[in-house]
Amino acid sequence: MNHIVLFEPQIPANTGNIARTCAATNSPLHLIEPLGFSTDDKHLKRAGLDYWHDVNITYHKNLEAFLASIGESPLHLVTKFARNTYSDVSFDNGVDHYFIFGKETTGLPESFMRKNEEKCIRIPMNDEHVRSLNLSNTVALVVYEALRQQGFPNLETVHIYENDKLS
Ligand SMILES: C[S@@+](CC[C@H](N)C(=O)[O-])C[C@H]1O[C@@H](n2cnc3c(N)ncnc32)[C@H](O)[C@@H]1O
Repeated sequence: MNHIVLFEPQIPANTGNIARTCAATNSPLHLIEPLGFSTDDKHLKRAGLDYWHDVNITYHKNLEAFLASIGESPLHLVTKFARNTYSDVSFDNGVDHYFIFGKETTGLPESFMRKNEEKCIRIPMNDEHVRSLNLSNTVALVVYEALRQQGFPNLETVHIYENDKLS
């Protein structure tokens, strides 16, 4: 199982996109507080967070509480400040992998990344013009790489387009 963990997300539309990816890939979503938006029904609807109720969401009071909850499960820090490329790391099947992503303005805390340098993975990009990729895009890239390596478990429904109809 691939768990998506957002550290203090700020922009509801990003978290909405990510919730949709989580719903489509059967990935539990973890939100580390404080959040930059309200998750009551009225606000979710206004922000277009349509898939919220189809996702298994866990809230954590802070980073320490989240870390205490996962024990020795594999943790991957997704950040551009990393030596390892995400697609070079093995995300083996049958294990709970936790992928933690940083907040939109400031990313992951520096001290946390320094302490876990060997667990940091990056997505290659040209940073001459762009400081970083969009948060929701990075979640999609990483979770689909993990799923590719794992053989897309429980996601292999094939739809064929025939006579103007999907079957
Ligand atoms: C908008 S970025 C944060 C920008 C922040 N100034 C920084 O450089 O970390 C939000 C999150 O997206 C992810 N991200 C963005 N670009 C990335 C890249 N090239 N490789 C890995 N993660 C990336 C990271 O999890 C990051 O914390």
